[in-house]
Amino acid sequence: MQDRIIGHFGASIETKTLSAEELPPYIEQAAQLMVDALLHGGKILSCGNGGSAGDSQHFSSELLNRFERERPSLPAIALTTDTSTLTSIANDYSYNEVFSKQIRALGNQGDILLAISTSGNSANVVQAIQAAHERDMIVVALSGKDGGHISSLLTGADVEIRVPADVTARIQEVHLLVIHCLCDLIDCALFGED
Ligand SMILES: O=C(CO)[C@@H](O)[C@H](O)[C@H](O)[C@H](O)COP(=O)(O)O
Ligand SMILES: [Zn+2]
Repeated sequence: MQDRIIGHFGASIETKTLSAEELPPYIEQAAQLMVDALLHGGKILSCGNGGSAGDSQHFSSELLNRFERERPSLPAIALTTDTSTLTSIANDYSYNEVFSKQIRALGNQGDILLAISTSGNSANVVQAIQAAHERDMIVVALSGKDGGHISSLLTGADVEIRVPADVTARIQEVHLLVIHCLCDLIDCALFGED
């Protein structure tokens, strides 16, 4: 059993090493888009399923509350938390619309959608991206594997941060690290390097 554990640690380290070689320019671009949106009165909506729902809440709580230092609250909404809204949309329409209907109500031009999917194929995240584009929002996608359907939907104004891995858990582990990088870069840009 300990060999399995050591195997998980080794695979996670390997994925992070590869990601450190490939992802920094995309993470920097994504942070810049988020900083520009926040400086112009925009907000960041986030969504995903399962572990990625947790990631989207993790990110929004770090903006709304704080990351590693004292600073004013920043505007963000996780679209994964309101069970009355989620269940009624899924019940009356379709689970595929649970995020897109919220985006049509809450998303404005200049806001950012942080769309999280390890496969890039979750239908409700795909529809969220389509709704964000209809609202003239920019999309930052955290993906993995071959980028899936999501990657084919993105425009030149969007950014995809695609983790170079095929195992969902390994991709999620890097997604969380990327989220912490984004929070750090946002704090540095808005409040100065500490
Ligand atoms: O956390 C995990 C697996 O580590 C699962 O809950 C996982 O997030 C779920 O199966 C999701 O539905 C997968 O969706 P996606 O990443 O392909 O968009
Ligand atoms: Zn998981």
